[in-house]
Amino acid sequence: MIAQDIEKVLLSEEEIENRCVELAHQIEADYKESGDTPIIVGLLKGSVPFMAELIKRFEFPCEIDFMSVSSYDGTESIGDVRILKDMDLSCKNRSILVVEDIIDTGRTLVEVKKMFKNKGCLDVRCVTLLDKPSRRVCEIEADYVGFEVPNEFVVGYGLDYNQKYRNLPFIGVLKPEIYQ
Ligand SMILES: O=P(O)(O)OC[C@H]1O[C@H](OP(=O)(O)OP(=O)(O)O)[C@H](O)[C@@H]1O
Ligand code: HPA
Ligand SMILES: [Mg+2]
Repeated sequence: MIAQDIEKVLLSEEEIENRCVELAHQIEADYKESGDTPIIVGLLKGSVPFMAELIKRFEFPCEIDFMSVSSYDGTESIGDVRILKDMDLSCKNRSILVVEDIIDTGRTLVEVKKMFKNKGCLDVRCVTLLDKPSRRVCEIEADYVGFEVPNEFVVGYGLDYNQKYRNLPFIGVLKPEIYQ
Protein backbone atom coordinates (compact mmCIF):
# COMPACT_ATOMS: atom_id res chain seq x y z
CA MET A 1 0.00 0.00 0.00
CA ILE A 2 2.58 2.58 1.03
CA ALA A 3 4.73 1.37 -1.88
CA GLN A 4 2.13 3.00 -4.16
CA ASP A 5 3.46 6.41 -3.06
CA ILE A 6 6.88 5.61 -4.50
CA GLU A 7 7.81 7.04 -7.89
CA LYS A 8 10.94 4.97 -8.35
CA VAL A 9 13.04 2.48 -6.43
CA LEU A 10 16.65 3.64 -6.12
CA LEU A 11 18.06 0.72 -4.12
CA SER A 12 16.48 -2.70 -3.77
CA GLU A 13 16.48 -4.73 -0.56
CA GLU A 14 18.98 -7.14 -2.10
CA GLU A 15 21.37 -4.35 -3.14
CA ILE A 16 21.23 -2.89 0.37
CA GLU A 17 21.83 -6.24 2.06
CA ASN A 18 24.77 -7.06 -0.22
CA ARG A 19 26.34 -3.68 0.48
CA CYS A 20 25.87 -4.18 4.24
CA VAL A 21 27.92 -7.39 4.05
CA GLU A 22 30.74 -5.51 2.28
CA LEU A 23 30.64 -2.62 4.75
CA ALA A 24 30.61 -4.96 7.73
CA HIS A 25 33.73 -6.75 6.45
CA GLN A 26 35.54 -3.45 5.90
CA ILE A 27 34.60 -2.13 9.37
CA GLU A 28 35.50 -5.42 11.02
CA ALA A 29 38.95 -5.43 9.41
CA ASP A 30 39.61 -1.89 10.69
CA TYR A 31 38.53 -2.58 14.28
CA LYS A 32 40.39 -5.90 14.40
CA GLU A 33 43.53 -4.02 13.45
CA SER A 34 43.03 -1.37 16.15
CA GLY A 35 42.02 -3.91 18.80
CA ASP A 36 39.27 -1.56 20.09
CA THR A 37 35.89 -2.65 21.41
CA PRO A 38 33.78 0.16 19.96
CA ILE A 39 30.34 1.32 21.00
CA ILE A 40 28.12 1.20 17.93
CA VAL A 41 25.76 4.17 18.37
CA GLY A 42 22.65 4.25 16.20
CA LEU A 43 21.02 7.63 15.67
CA LEU A 44 17.30 7.10 16.12
CA LYS A 45 15.11 6.54 14.37
CA GLY A 46 16.37 6.32 10.81
CA SER A 47 19.40 4.11 11.49
CA VAL A 48 17.46 1.17 13.00
CA PRO A 49 17.00 -1.13 9.94
CA PHE A 50 20.52 -0.41 8.64
CA MET A 51 22.10 -0.91 12.07
CA ALA A 52 20.29 -4.23 12.51
CA GLU A 53 21.44 -5.43 9.10
CA LEU A 54 25.02 -4.33 9.70
CA ILE A 55 25.77 -5.46 13.25
CA LYS A 56 24.63 -9.03 12.76
CA ARG A 57 27.58 -9.39 10.35
CA PHE A 58 30.17 -8.14 12.89
CA GLU A 59 32.22 -10.89 14.50
CA PHE A 60 34.37 -8.58 16.65
CA PRO A 61 33.46 -7.53 20.21
CA CYS A 62 31.33 -4.40 20.33
CA GLU A 63 28.61 -2.80 22.42
CA ILE A 64 25.53 -1.06 21.08
CA ASP A 65 23.63 2.02 22.15
CA PHE A 66 21.29 4.63 20.69
CA MET A 67 20.86 8.37 20.68
CA SER A 68 18.08 10.50 19.35
CA VAL A 69 18.89 13.86 17.80
CA SER A 70 16.61 15.90 15.65
CA SER A 71 17.23 18.43 12.92
CA TYR A 72 14.44 17.86 10.41
CA ASP A 73 10.89 19.03 9.98
CA GLY A 74 9.21 17.75 6.82
CA THR A 75 11.74 17.74 3.96
CA GLU A 76 13.80 20.75 5.12
CA SER A 77 16.69 20.92 7.56
CA ILE A 78 16.01 23.51 10.22
CA GLY A 79 19.68 23.64 11.15
CA ASP A 80 19.16 23.13 14.84
CA VAL A 81 20.38 19.80 16.18
CA ARG A 82 18.78 18.86 19.50
CA ILE A 83 19.57 15.84 21.70
CA LEU A 84 16.24 14.16 22.46
CA LYS A 85 17.69 11.01 24.04
CA ASP A 86 21.27 10.56 25.16
CA MET A 87 23.25 7.31 25.25
CA ASP A 88 22.97 4.99 28.25
CA LEU A 89 26.63 3.88 28.19
CA SER A 90 29.51 6.13 29.17
CA CYS A 91 31.57 7.01 26.11
CA LYS A 92 34.62 8.52 27.83
CA ASN A 93 37.82 6.91 26.54
CA ARG A 94 35.83 4.72 24.18
CA SER A 95 35.84 4.31 20.41
CA ILE A 96 32.53 5.24 18.84
CA LEU A 97 31.04 4.15 15.53
CA VAL A 98 28.06 6.36 14.73
CA VAL A 99 25.47 4.69 12.50
CA GLU A 100 23.45 7.01 10.28
CA ASP A 101 20.87 6.39 7.60
CA ILE A 102 21.85 9.47 5.58
CA ILE A 103 24.33 12.35 5.59
CA ASP A 104 22.60 15.25 3.90
CA THR A 105 23.64 18.80 4.91
CA GLY A 106 26.13 17.20 7.32
CA ARG A 107 24.91 19.31 10.26
CA THR A 108 23.81 16.37 12.38
CA LEU A 109 27.09 14.52 12.00
CA VAL A 110 29.17 17.63 12.68
CA GLU A 111 27.29 18.29 15.92
CA VAL A 112 27.26 14.66 17.04
CA LYS A 113 31.01 14.25 16.39
CA LYS A 114 31.71 17.47 18.29
CA MET A 115 29.64 16.20 21.22
CA PHE A 116 31.52 12.87 21.33
CA LYS A 117 34.90 14.60 21.21
CA ASN A 118 33.82 16.90 24.08
CA LYS A 119 32.85 13.85 26.12
CA GLY A 120 36.39 12.48 25.81
CA CYS A 121 35.92 9.71 23.24
CA LEU A 122 39.14 8.24 21.86
CA ASP A 123 38.00 7.84 18.29
CA VAL A 124 34.75 8.71 16.51
CA ARG A 125 33.89 7.24 13.13
CA CYS A 126 30.69 7.14 11.16
CA VAL A 127 29.06 4.64 8.85
CA THR A 128 26.13 5.84 6.78
CA LEU A 129 23.85 3.89 4.51
CA LEU A 130 23.35 6.89 2.20
CA ASP A 131 25.37 9.97 1.34
CA LYS A 132 23.87 12.97 -0.46
CA PRO A 133 27.00 15.09 -1.05
CA SER A 134 25.22 17.62 -3.31
CA ARG A 135 23.36 18.96 -0.23
CA ARG A 136 26.34 19.45 2.06
CA VAL A 137 26.69 22.75 3.92
CA CYS A 138 29.38 21.47 6.35
CA GLU A 139 32.72 19.98 5.42
CA ILE A 140 32.24 16.46 6.71
CA GLU A 141 32.38 12.94 5.30
CA ALA A 142 31.44 9.59 6.77
CA ASP A 143 34.24 7.03 7.13
CA TYR A 144 32.12 4.32 5.52
CA VAL A 145 29.40 4.98 2.94
CA GLY A 146 26.88 2.49 1.59
CA PHE A 147 25.66 4.41 -1.43
CA GLU A 148 25.79 7.92 -2.84
CA VAL A 149 22.32 9.22 -3.75
CA PRO A 150 21.23 12.13 -5.98
CA ASN A 151 19.57 15.28 -4.67
CA GLU A 152 16.11 13.78 -4.25
CA PHE A 153 14.12 13.19 -1.07
CA VAL A 154 14.40 9.48 -0.40
CA VAL A 155 12.41 7.25 1.95
CA GLY A 156 12.43 3.65 3.13
CA TYR A 157 14.85 1.39 5.01
CA GLY A 158 14.54 3.68 8.04
CA LEU A 159 14.20 6.99 6.21
CA ASP A 160 10.93 8.82 6.70
CA TYR A 161 8.76 11.54 5.33
CA ASN A 162 6.77 12.96 8.27
CA GLN A 163 7.57 9.75 10.20
CA LYS A 164 6.11 7.43 7.53
CA TYR A 165 7.71 5.02 5.01
CA ARG A 166 10.50 3.91 7.38
CA ASN A 167 9.21 0.34 7.12
CA LEU A 168 9.67 0.05 3.35
CA PRO A 169 12.35 -2.62 2.73
CA PHE A 170 13.95 -0.59 -0.10
CA ILE A 171 15.03 3.01 -0.76
CA GLY A 172 12.79 4.97 -3.09
CA VAL A 173 11.83 8.45 -4.20
CA LEU A 174 8.36 9.68 -3.22
CA LYS A 175 5.90 10.86 -5.84
CA PRO A 176 5.99 14.69 -5.76
CA GLU A 177 2.23 14.93 -5.10
CA ILE A 178 2.81 13.28 -1.70
CA TYR A 179 4.89 16.15 -0.33
CA GLN A 180 3.86 19.11 -2.50
O1 LIG B 1 23.00 15.70 7.34
P1 LIG B 1 21.76 16.32 7.91
O2 LIG B 1 21.22 17.42 7.00
O3 LIG B 1 21.91 16.79 9.30
O4 LIG B 1 20.60 15.25 7.86
C1 LIG B 1 20.73 13.92 8.19
C2 LIG B 1 19.96 13.57 9.43
O5 LIG B 1 18.58 13.92 9.30
C3 LIG B 1 17.76 12.78 9.47
O6 LIG B 1 17.36 12.64 10.80
P2 LIG B 1 16.00 13.16 11.42
O7 LIG B 1 16.31 14.36 12.25
O8 LIG B 1 14.97 13.30 10.35
O9 LIG B 1 15.62 11.99 12.41
P3 LIG B 1 15.04 10.52 12.11
O10 LIG B 1 16.23 9.61 11.94
O11 LIG B 1 14.25 10.19 13.33
O12 LIG B 1 14.20 10.61 10.87
C4 LIG B 1 18.67 11.63 9.13
O13 LIG B 1 18.23 10.45 9.77
C5 LIG B 1 20.01 12.07 9.64
O14 LIG B 1 20.18 11.80 11.01
O1 HPA C 1 16.35 12.41 1.66
C1 HPA C 1 16.01 12.29 2.86
N1 HPA C 1 14.97 11.48 3.23
C2 HPA C 1 14.58 11.32 4.52
N2 HPA C 1 15.15 11.93 5.53
C3 HPA C 1 16.20 12.74 5.25
N3 HPA C 1 16.95 13.46 6.07
C4 HPA C 1 17.84 14.09 5.33
N4 HPA C 1 17.70 13.80 4.01
C5 HPA C 1 16.65 12.94 3.93
MG1 LIG D 1 13.74 12.02 9.55
